[in-house]
Amino acid sequence: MLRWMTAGESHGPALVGVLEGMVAGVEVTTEDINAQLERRKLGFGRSPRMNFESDELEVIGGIRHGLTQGGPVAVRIGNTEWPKWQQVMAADPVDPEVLSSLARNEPLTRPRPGHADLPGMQKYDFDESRPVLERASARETAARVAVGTVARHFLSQLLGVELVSHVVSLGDVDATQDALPTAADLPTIDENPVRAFGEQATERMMAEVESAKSEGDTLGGVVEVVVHGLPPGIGSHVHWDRKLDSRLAQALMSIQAVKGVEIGDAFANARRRGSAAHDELYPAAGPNWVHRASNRAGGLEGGITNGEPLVVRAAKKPISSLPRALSTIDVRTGEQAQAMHQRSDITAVPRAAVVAETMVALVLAQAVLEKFGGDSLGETRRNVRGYLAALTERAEAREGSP
Ligand SMILES: Cc1cc2nc3c(=O)[nH]c(=O)nc-3n(C[C@H](O)[C@H](O)[C@H](O)COP(=O)(O)O)c2cc1C
Ligand SMILES: C=C(O[C@@H]1CC(C(=O)O)=C[C@@H](OP(=O)(O)O)[C@H]1O)C(=O)O
Repeated sequence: MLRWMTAGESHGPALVGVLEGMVAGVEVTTEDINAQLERRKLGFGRSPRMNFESDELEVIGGIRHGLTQGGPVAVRIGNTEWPKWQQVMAADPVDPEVLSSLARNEPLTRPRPGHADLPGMQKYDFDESRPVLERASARETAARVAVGTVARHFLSQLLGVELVSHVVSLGDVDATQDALPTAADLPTIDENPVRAFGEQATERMMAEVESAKSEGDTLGGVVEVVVHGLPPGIGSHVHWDRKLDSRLAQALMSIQAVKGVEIGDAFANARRRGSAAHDELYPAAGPNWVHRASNRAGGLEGGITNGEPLVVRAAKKPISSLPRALSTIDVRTGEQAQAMHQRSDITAVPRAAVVAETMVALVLAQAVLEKFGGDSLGETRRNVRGYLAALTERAEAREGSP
């Protein structure tokens, strides 16, 4: 089974990511991984930290000559800010000059409502939140994106899968969307800093970020991931933890601040009648046998891909570190206080879209490997071909098939 893990703290020397169970022969280079890391850092409303920190990527194992080797892929992402943070992270007394330059000159005893600070301190018996926020921080998603790049390349090289994401709403601004995006019509982060469709929506979203910023506030939003090119039959209906929709929901909910997941038109469907909620089937040629006039199910029925594009959305709550600090208590005194705030993103929604793509890619790669197996890309490819040929044969053998 394809597995992945990360380790490391937000202000520590480095993050580490490991991907175990990937087949040999997937083409992926350090440049490919760096390109995805760069995408994760861009986007309107990002933290000042994104401007001066760079991700120093080192592939430690599992890839040679630009190809996976079948063993665990391990990456290290060095934190270029580490020399500055070394003293803060050490137990030793901190040079006051360093501390003031980092604006962290007191113990973190005023937990932020909505962050992991207080429950983490209670659970792990800490008297300040430094050790909690270090690991709760979404900096960790850099390691996921790095190893997830291998999963994306695997899916693309095996099946021609195309995986894209965009922002469908930011704060209360919605982006219009006429059709499911493909990579060709999706705005890149350079072209469009919020990665939403439509110039108007983009401008309104950016204005909303500026407005939140000027009021010391933060914003959440909804991102959508669309996957084209998946064959029918990935995932399974037979057990709760094999259903692809349940696995995608867990993976997306594991992203910091994501609090809701939607597959296809889930929430709109809940308000529709059955006759307007499902995707009726019509005969068609090809390995899918069928044509669906709509894709309200988002490409999944019974926890199994049905050959339509996979459509999943993730709702991200607003950042909980607000310049306009919220009420909290100081855990030293038990008295009411203002929650700590040093610096933070105003919104991380455009960046979360890249992380959402990554989590979808990892779960899909895992489920694809369960279905097709193999130890090399060539072997997995042969297994895919056999399966698709069998689907077509079955369709062609049917009486009156188109
Ligand atoms: C890409 C990204 C960037 C984030 N940046 C911040 C930030 O700058 N400040 C903050 O308080 N939370 C930020 N968060 C959210 C926190 O990490 C998250 O709220 C916290 O770990 C608590 O977890 P929970 O919200 O899932 O309960 C970010 C999340 C993501 C996905
Ligand atoms: C560093 C990243 O995101 C960080 C995620 C984060 C949080 O609380 O999740 C808080 C901020 O860090 P800091 O408190 O040091 O300013 C973000 O910058 C990153 O994504 O690479």
